[in-house]
Amino acid sequence: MSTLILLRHGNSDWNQKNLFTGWVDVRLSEQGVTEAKRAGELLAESGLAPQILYTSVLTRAIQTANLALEVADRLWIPVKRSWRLNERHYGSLQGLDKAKTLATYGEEQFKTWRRSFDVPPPPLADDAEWSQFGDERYADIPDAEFPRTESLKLVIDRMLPYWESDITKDLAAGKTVLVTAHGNSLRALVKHLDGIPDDEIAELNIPTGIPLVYELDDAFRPTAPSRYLDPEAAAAGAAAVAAQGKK
Ligand SMILES: O=C(O)[C@@H](CO)OP(=O)(O)O
Repeated sequence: MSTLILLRHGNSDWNQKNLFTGWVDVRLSEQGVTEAKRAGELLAESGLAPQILYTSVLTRAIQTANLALEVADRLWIPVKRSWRLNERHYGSLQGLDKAKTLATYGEEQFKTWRRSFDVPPPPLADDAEWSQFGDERYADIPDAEFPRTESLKLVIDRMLPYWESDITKDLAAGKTVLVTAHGNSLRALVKHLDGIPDDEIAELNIPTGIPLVYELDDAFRPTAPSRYLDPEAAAAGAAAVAAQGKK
């Protein structure tokens, strides 16, 4: 048995502006900083003590983890980072306003791009304003494999090998593992852990800044339903994510 804690980064500057973000490296908003600290309080109050931290290579996830662990007095734990935990690459939607995109393309296309299982948005050109192609932190990704857009299915394809090669090794060693990542990379992981079918995953939204706890058996399967450490705030936060674009 081992404990896995999933934490979506706190509200970011671009969450606040209602822009598609993906791999664009924006920082936490003031609200996001408050949420990250609150996540640390929730961890401490519940007696959960992460022993190793995994993050994406995006600043908003790293800031969130650092703020939460500082409050929980666990800033010293070992850290591993990987682009495989990054947010979904949002292709040519990166940098676009969600409400304007909804108004331009209509609700069906908008929902398909945001939440369908396997339809990626149009790809982003390498020389486009919001492209990350050439960023030093992705030097280990061969040019031909560098994501220019991703569906949730493609996120699962690049995230699961890392889950299997690294994260499960620490769980197998009995460690309490904290994974601080993103709305869609965590949707991918929750889909895997909870066995959510492809045609039901559109309805799953993950709120910012609230720890989600799994107890896992030796095969890394949940022994009971996962739980948010603040269930009321989590329900409200998930509903707000689902409604994005409509304001
Ligand atoms: O813009 C994004 O990268 C993500 C997460 O903020 O948005 P969405 O919830 O629309 O997938």
